[in-house]
Amino acid sequence: MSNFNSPIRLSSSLIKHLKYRVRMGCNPLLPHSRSFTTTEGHRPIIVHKRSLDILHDPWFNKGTSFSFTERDRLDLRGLLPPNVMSTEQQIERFMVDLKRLEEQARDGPSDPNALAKWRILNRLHDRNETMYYKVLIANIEEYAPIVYTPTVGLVCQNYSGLFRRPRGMYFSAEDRGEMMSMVYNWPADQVDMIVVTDGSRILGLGDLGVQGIGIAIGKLDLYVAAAGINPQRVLPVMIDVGSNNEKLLKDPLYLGLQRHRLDGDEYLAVVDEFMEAVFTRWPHVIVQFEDFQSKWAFKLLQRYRNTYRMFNDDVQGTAGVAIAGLLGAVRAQGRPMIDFPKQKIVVAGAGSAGIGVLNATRKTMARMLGNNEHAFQSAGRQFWVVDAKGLITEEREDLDPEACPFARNVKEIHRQGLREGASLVEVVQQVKPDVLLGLSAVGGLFSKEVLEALRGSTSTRPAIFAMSNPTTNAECTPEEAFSIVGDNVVFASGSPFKDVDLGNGHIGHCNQGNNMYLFPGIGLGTLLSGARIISDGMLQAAAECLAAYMTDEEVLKGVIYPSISSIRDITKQVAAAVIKEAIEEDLAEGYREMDSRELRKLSQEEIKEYVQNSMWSPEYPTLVFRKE
Ligand SMILES: NC(=O)C1=CN([C@@H]2O[C@H](COP(=O)(O)OP(=O)(O)OC[C@H]3O[C@@H](n4cnc5c(N)ncnc54)[C@H](O)[C@@H]3O)[C@@H](O)[C@H]2O)C=CC1
Ligand SMILES: CC(=O)C(=O)O
Ligand SMILES: [Mg+2]
Repeated sequence: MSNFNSPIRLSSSLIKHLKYRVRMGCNPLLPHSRSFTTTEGHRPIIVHKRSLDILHDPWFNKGTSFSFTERDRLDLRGLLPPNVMSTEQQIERFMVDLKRLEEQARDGPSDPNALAKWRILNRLHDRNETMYYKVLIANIEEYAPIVYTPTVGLVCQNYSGLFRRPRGMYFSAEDRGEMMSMVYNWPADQVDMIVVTDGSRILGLGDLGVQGIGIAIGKLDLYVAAAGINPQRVLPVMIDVGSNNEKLLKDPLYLGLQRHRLDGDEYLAVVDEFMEAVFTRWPHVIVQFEDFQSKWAFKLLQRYRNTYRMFNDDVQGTAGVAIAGLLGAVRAQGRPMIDFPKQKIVVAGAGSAGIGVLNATRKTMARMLGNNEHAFQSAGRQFWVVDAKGLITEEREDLDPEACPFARNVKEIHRQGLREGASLVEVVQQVKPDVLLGLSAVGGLFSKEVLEALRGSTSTRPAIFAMSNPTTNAECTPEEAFSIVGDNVVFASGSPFKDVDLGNGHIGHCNQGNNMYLFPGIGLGTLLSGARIISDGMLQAAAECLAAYMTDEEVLKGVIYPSISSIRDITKQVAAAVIKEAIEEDLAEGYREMDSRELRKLSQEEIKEYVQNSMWSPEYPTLVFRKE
């Protein structure tokens, strides 16, 4: 029997817990109460399941954070350990586990524990989406390199072994004729964003077949973390038409179709059927094409872009990010923006990403020069394109039609001391470019000789964009760039590297030039404007917004892209710019209560507010059970 007069003995763990609650601003003597308010965004959600079904549902699961009353209401009592945790405690426990792996190795991209961290994060993603995104958003700088490049590349390479719970949908060549019904197997009635790949060119790692689903999952993680797209409304998709990767075809553990890729009309028929199916079920969905080999990337983009709400991230997202960086490089030289069309740019790589960058950059230069045919022709002469066979000229046989507009005139090139197929070193030596940009997927392509040649650049501050992913495919490292070309160089890479200590208190800044700064905002802006299609103007507005995000002071220090820690803010700004352009081009049909007429009434600031208020944040809503 307890005696009311005897002193209460508190265990040390209880004292610790009460102190913790005081620190967190809670009354230590009141039963556990979470700090969620029932605001507009956090109304109770009616659920039609109980018990284990709730715990196994990552959209509703709160794990140890279910309160006692909620446990009773949802038949959870006894199914969880008795200690009710706050979200903060949950995160703390999770982080301790995650950090334990970091004690030995903390060197980012080469982190030997990266895969183990991905596994832990992935398990959290499976059991509690809210907590997963809370962890990711709060620690985006640290964990974007795990859920995205570079580790996502390693994940895709090992996906058959890593696969546990399915995530996303798989449409295969065997599903022809079935897709229109299959699409209804997905549980969500609303899907806002699909990222689809056919696995044919995953980062710079080549054909990874069905294992490429990892890249769609990683990109959608950024859609949720950066753009605040509701995770219940994203759908990663793999279109499995086979693989031409012989190793995978022989691997007994491979999860995909073990046959060579479909090609030609058969291939197109599969992708056509997929597009028709998803747009029939979700007419307002946006489809991002990701990591399709160049051969199909351009064709599919042309085929669908005027009919469906879609874009190709590698062609169009990368182009915008490159333009923002190139404009930043001009500012970093202390020159006015109008000097951009005078920049001499050598591009290594003429695939989907390289050609996307070349086309968009040329158009941007031409606009600055008067936007006429003469301006367009003149802008074209600012580029020297080198692919696996060397410098591309009009003499090249079997030239890919996409690269044709950038083939140099032979006479002109001879005058520059160059020829068809000249090596990258020769081109850099002769052209003395302002910018050297790599989208070749060849690690180390910017060798010592190439970088030494760049020392002869006529620019006061040459720029190097080693944009290939993942880390091992980067054309050079920032250490190589700063040590060989000079402390003054502007450097960007596709995957993250650490800044370089140049001595004497000076830092060589390593920018991350990655389409992650644009695709979330392009998707969110398209969604909230209800734009019918994604126009060049909307993409251009996104690029200009990113370019303008950096201050003169930052740019002069060589910082041409924002830090990933501000990705949610930059995404908001990009989305607002995309919406504004969609309204101006009369493409915006509105979204939910915000119809096209209401949209047109919004000021610039109100558009930003609309974006901000529409972004999902990871907070637990109150759950209430009701029978279906
Ligand atoms: N940082 C970013 O945001 C992005 C980076 N990328 C990266 O760009 C790379 C290329 O992607 P895609 O264009 O789709 O690939 P792709 O395979 O279509 O094109 C690669 C191009 O590089 C050329 N190439 C190969 N060896 C070369 C050499 N020794 N010298 C010069 N050029 C050479 C090929 O001839 C081809 O034109 C990948 O590593 C990818 O991860 C792609 C999209 C966005
Ligand atoms: C970043 C990206 O989209 C790529 O490397 O393919
Ligand atoms: Mg990509």
